[in-house]
Amino acid sequence: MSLQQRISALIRDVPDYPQPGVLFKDITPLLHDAAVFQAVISAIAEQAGPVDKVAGLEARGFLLAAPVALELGAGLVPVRKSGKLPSETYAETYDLEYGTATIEVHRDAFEPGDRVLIVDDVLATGGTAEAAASLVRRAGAEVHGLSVLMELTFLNGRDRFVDLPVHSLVVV
Ligand SMILES: O=P(O)(O)OC[C@H]1O[C@H](OP(=O)(O)OP(=O)(O)O)[C@H](O)[C@@H]1O
Ligand SMILES: Nc1ncnc2[nH]cnc12
Repeated sequence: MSLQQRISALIRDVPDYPQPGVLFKDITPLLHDAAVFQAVISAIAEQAGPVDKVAGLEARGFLLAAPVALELGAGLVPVRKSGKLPSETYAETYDLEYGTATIEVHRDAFEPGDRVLIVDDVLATGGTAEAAASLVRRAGAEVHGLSVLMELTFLNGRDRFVDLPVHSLVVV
């Protein structure tokens, strides 16, 4: 079985969560499987170019971004939901498949010109990743790529990133 098939078999569809009409892609079964979890981290790290920092998007993105950062020998920058970071931040508000949200990054999270890989679990509308890319740039760093475990192609999130390499391990 290919890695893509093993990943797809471990993503659970939950209808009408968190609201009616949304088919939620639950990655927890994949996280329970040590071999597939490790293979996912290695595959994301292999696709990345040389980067200085990995930006992980709260909350599910943290689960992938931290091990990817360690595998790449890069630093980890948590991009958090509003009100969770203690020091001075930049903030961006965006629309989600199921509502709106605000994310923040510490103003001093990056060195000038740091090359940054953004990592998340799901690319849906792309609103979250686009907001994160804006935060990285406002904080003085360069976005070198976006890597996700899974891309929901029917929501066309990839279209927001014309000049940026976007990698996904599985597409739905
Ligand atoms: O491409 P988009 O339409 O922006 O959607 C993708 C985002 O939605 C989910 O996060 P969510 O805000 O549900 O947060 P969570 O990780 O804390 O569950 C997912 O983890 C991505 O970050
Ligand atoms: N359908 C979905 N399943 C899981 N995470 C998501 N983030 C945005 N849309 C999602």
